[in-house]
Amino acid sequence: MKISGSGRFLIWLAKRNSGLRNYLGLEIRPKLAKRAEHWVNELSLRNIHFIFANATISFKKLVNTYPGPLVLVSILCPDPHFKKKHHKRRVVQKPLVESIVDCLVPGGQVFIQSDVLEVAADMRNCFEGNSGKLLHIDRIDPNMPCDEEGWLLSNPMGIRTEREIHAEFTGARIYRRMYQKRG
Ligand SMILES: C[S@@+](CC[C@H](N)C(=O)[O-])C[C@H]1O[C@@H](n2cnc3c(N)ncnc32)[C@H](O)[C@@H]1O
Repeated sequence: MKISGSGRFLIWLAKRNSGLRNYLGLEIRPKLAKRAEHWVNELSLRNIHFIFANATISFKKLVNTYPGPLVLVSILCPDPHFKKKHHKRRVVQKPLVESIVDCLVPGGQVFIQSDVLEVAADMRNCFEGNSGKLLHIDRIDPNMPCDEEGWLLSNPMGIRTEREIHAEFTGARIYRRMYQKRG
């Protein structure tokens, strides 16, 4: 499940894991959700859907009615809402984090990233403040190390989002972290 934007990342993931996993993209802008669903139909993908939803409000309800276990949640380059008075509009808030941690199966993973360090750190603090139920995976494998702050130095999924591509073209760094729910 992913807070989706254009849908690029999730469509590639669904193509790669066709027949293995199902994917659900949540997008608050109806036109983006509709466009992504259009691409899904054009590509005849059967294991992915995009829906128009406010993840902050509807995440738990949607997961509870979704067939199958929740094994991965990704929140990638969410809107930064830079002004302090607008931080409450950021998608990663304590209630959403609690819902994600509750709904994930043991061993299930959370992948977060942002090209804005302050936003990435804010997400990190929300996920790491969650009563120790999540384990920070600071090394996916020997070829995928972290920096001294625990940010992954490369993309563990090997598929980039639209925002990520744009940010990297401008020379920006991406701050990434993976978590796993303890068994
Ligand atoms: C900056 S874009 C990044 C999109 C994509 N993840 C990427 O990296 O290219 C953030 C997206 O999250 C959507 N969004 C913001 N708040 C949301 C919410 N509460 N629920 C669902 N989608 C949301 C926005 O409409 C936008 O499409």
